[in-house]
Amino acid sequence: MFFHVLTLFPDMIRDGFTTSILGRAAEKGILSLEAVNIRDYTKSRHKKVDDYPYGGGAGMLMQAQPVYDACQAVIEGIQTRKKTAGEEKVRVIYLTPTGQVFSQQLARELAREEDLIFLCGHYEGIDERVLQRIVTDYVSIGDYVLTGGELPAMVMMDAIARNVPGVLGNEESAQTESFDDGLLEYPQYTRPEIWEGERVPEVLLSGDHAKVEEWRLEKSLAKTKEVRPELYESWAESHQEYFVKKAKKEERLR
Ligand SMILES: CC(C)(C)c1cccc(C(=O)NCC2(NC(=O)c3cccc4nocc34)CCCCC2)c1
Repeated sequence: MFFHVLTLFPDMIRDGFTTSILGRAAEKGILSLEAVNIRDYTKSRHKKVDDYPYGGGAGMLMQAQPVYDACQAVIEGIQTRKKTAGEEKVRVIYLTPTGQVFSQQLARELAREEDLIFLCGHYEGIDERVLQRIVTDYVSIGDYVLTGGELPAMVMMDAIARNVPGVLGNEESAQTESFDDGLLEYPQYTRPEIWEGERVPEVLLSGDHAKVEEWRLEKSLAKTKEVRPELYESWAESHQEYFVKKAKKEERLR
């Protein structure tokens, strides 16, 4: 998987990449990252990449030309590497509050691509004309005001990379199946057995794996039902047998 990030702050992207699982995967040669400084592609003498918005309004906008040329340079690089002069349709993801909300499902879908280009906005955004010309996917990581698209790009790259085969060792990938079966995590405990007078739940010390599994699923279901009822409902729909079995078991215990 080749990540290409178009940004005014390439160091922010590079630092964020090397100090995470992405850094280790890069060493393994499974992932690679190039952070391209949009400012390197400006044609203005004063390295200008932004200008006042037509129609007035506070703040500045990123101009189309540097963004377009930086993106073209990346696409040419991809075509050279892949030795395809053909018009590769490379996915260009624009991080924006106006985008579809990012999800585990989208992370899994994007993990199947060989190349992904991320375009990070700054100031008040980017000239609409270049967005129309190059962007294939508009994606948001959630509803809050941010300074730029760089952190959202790093969030997305982390989540996508975890779905790229080989990036996670098998011990790490265990962490993801809980969300993959769509439920929130159960409460977890580690040594010491008693901390500030608080004990670990007995069942977890019993060594009875079936009971531990049952306890964990119950806790996950309770937490999910309380905090994310919509996730709970979709899980319940695809796990009818769980509720049938539970009802039978309670019947027997009555
Ligand atoms: C209603 C709402 C969401 C609060 C809102 C409404 C209006 C503007 C913003 C905002 O933050 N503008 C600044 C801006 N944000 C983002 O890029 C951004 C924000 C949030 C999630 C993201 N995911 O990807 C990119 C994201 C960075 C500078 C370039 C212009 C975009 C926010």
